[in-house]
Amino acid sequence: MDDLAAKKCIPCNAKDLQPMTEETAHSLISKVEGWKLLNEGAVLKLNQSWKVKSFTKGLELFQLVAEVAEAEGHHPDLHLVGWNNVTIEIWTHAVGGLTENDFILAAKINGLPLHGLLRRKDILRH
Ligand SMILES: C[C@H](O)[C@H](O)[C@H]1CNC2=NC(N)=NC(=O)C2=N1
Repeated sequence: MDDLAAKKCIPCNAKDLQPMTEETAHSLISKVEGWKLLNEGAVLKLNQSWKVKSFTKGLELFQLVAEVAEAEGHHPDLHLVGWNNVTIEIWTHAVGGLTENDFILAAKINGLPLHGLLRRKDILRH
């Protein structure tokens, strides 16, 4: 699990794929900077929010994320709310929780050139 960004997601419909425990998720969260662990109705998810410069920049961010998601065959939940608030949630729908795929996708999103799309104040955080 060391260089998450260099790994490939495995198909989520693999028979033996199981959601990780909350304990494991807590031990891995520091490997994906900026991502938080959420527990929504007993379903663990990775979550990160950004403020973008404009609605259109939000859609550009989604496009960059979509290219990674399609390449990996692993897809996040994308939210663009109140014109410039982007939130991405990542979890493995097929298992109802987190798998290594989610951490791989989060690490790859962290490698995207998002700076030009984000509000100045937000860039300080990223
Ligand atoms: C066969 C293929 O792996 C599945 O349909 C994928 C597609 N992308 C997916 N993405 C996410 N986040 N969870 C899934 O369970 C999922 N299933």
